[in-house]
Amino acid sequence: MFGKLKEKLSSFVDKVAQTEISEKDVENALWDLELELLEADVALEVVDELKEKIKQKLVGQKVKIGTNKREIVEKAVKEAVLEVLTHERHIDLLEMIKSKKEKPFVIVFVGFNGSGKTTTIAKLANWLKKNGLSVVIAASDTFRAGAIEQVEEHAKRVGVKLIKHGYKSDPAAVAYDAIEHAKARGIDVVLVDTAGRNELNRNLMDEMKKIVRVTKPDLVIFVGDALAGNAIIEQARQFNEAVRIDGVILTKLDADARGGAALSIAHAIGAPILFVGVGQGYDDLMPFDEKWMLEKIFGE
Ligand SMILES: Nc1nc2c(ncn2[C@@H]2O[C@H](COP(=O)(O)OP(=O)(O)OP(=O)(O)O)[C@@H](O)[C@H]2O)c(=O)[nH]1
Repeated sequence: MFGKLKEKLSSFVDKVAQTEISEKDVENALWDLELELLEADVALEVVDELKEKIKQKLVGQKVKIGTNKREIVEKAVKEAVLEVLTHERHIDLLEMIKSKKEKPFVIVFVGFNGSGKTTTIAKLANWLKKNGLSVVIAASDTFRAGAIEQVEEHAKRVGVKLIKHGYKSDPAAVAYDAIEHAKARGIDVVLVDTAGRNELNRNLMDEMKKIVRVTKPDLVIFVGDALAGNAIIEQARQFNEAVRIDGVILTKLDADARGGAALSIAHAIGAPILFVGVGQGYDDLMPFDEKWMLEKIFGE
């Protein structure tokens, strides 16, 4: 008999005891977040996307009075960041290499000077070896003085063969030779080191296009220095226009306190992060893990 009344009363209590998160509440909170993200080197377009996602998750959500709104907002922010970090295209490198019918699997590395390309190639060679694959490196940076000796030293230390010509020789020819060498000996992977370059250097950009044309790589990987912050988004875009980038390796994440580059780059050029460099040793290369990155961003 009192059932109906009870129901009405309890729904009234629920209504009074809970508030709805309004667009205005969220807007105010997002304003602070926006500044923080921009300061942490997150690209503007990524900030906008994050804000939109957070708004969608929160506006209209009903919360019981007395519950900690901060926790709810924090959860929404983390979910949104994880969504931005999670790229729709996931590359399982080992799987990709193993499933290629004809050896070798060819990877060309591109990036600005000093981004950590050569060190990263050595780290990756080390990682591939540990995973049971054979590797040869092509010393296709025939431009910068000392580059050949540098990559040679790395190759020696990680115990992989290096194919080299002299300075000023055609880098595409070096890469081609490395591929022929791998074919003849059944080597699984060819890693091509290229000269660091920027868009302003037209000759080097054209040369890089030629390396890609000649080697027809399975992957072109952009190596970016996380310390460069927002600037690497622009660098990656320039390379992506010249030769399509399939994946990214972010270096020096051990020294980057902000992490904004990681949040922006995959999104900005539409290619996933494959690995991150977390130190100068050969083992300091980690397959990229979104959850790890999320921890790093919200850790403290
Ligand atoms: N802390 C830290 N240092 C790194 C990492 N990766 C590379 N480095 C350092 O960055 C410096 C530059 O690395 P290189 O590998 O020489 O750079 P590069 O891109 O080949 O340089 P170019 O040949 O000029 O294009 C070296 O001192 C590396 O030890 C990393 O993940 N963390």
